[in-house]
Amino acid sequence: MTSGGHGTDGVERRGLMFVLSSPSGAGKTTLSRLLIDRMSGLKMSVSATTRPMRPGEVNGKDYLFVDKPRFEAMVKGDELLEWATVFDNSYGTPRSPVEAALSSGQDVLFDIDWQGTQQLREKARADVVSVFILPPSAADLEKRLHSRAQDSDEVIRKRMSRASHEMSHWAEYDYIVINHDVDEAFAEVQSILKAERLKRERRIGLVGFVRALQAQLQG
Ligand SMILES: Nc1ncnc2c1ncn2[C@@H]1O[C@H](COP(=O)(O)OP(=O)(O)OP(=O)(O)O)[C@@H](O)[C@H]1O
Ligand SMILES: Nc1nc2c(ncn2[C@@H]2O[C@H](COP(=O)(O)O)[C@@H](O)[C@H]2O)c(=O)[nH]1
Repeated sequence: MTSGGHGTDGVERRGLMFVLSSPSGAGKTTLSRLLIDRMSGLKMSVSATTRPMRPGEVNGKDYLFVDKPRFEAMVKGDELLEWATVFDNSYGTPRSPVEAALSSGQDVLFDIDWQGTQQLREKARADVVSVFILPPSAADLEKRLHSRAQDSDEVIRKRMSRASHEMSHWAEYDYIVINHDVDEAFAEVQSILKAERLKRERRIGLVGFVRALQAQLQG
């Protein structure tokens, strides 16, 4: 699915799909925003959803807010790379912006649940790097959902009651980060991305680079 772009050192590299998942409220959105602000060559995948817009959310930036018939049409038209029902609403990743970003040499960041991550892995295992974010405790998770002040008590109760099930998928992920402190968790997630970008098998330009180095040494 991915084609090559250039790494910061000029060596051509396959783009990667960097996935963050967690129980609701553990900090994916917070960490995603920091990654997008501070890491170059990384584009956020904006999901489509049938969930109602929260105060402060912007259509087209936080999500593409669509109605159920439009979402169904996207599924039928194969416009989504993956999709799932989460907390009674539909969520999915529009395919074309992801493919365009990868072919222009960018990596793509996803804030999606375990069902979507499984679907991406089935499609492009070698290009998916997945990170599961855990909260330090159940009490912290609940506090964070309340402090976000964007969901009703009923919605928060539902999300808390799903948290254990969400978390049961932690072992399917490549990396686990415990989000005690935002700065520390960000530093860990950033290190994972930096290291994954350097992986030999992704750096398709290395053969040519090393050959050129050898030619210089021999000539
Ligand atoms: N390490 C942290 N310490 C304290 N508060 C945090 C920390 N990380 C995130 N938060 C806060 O917790 C709340 C939930 O975070 P966030 O919205 O990033 O979670 P999320 O995993 O994206 O949730 P959802 O799956 O529902 O979208 C926010 O108010 C955020 O500012
Ligand atoms: N499989 C997918 N899951 C997604 C997508 N976009 C978001 N999500 C996940 O849904 C829940 C709830 O999100 P919220 O914004 O309503 O709090 C959360 O776990 C997200 O990661 C998607 O495109 N596909």
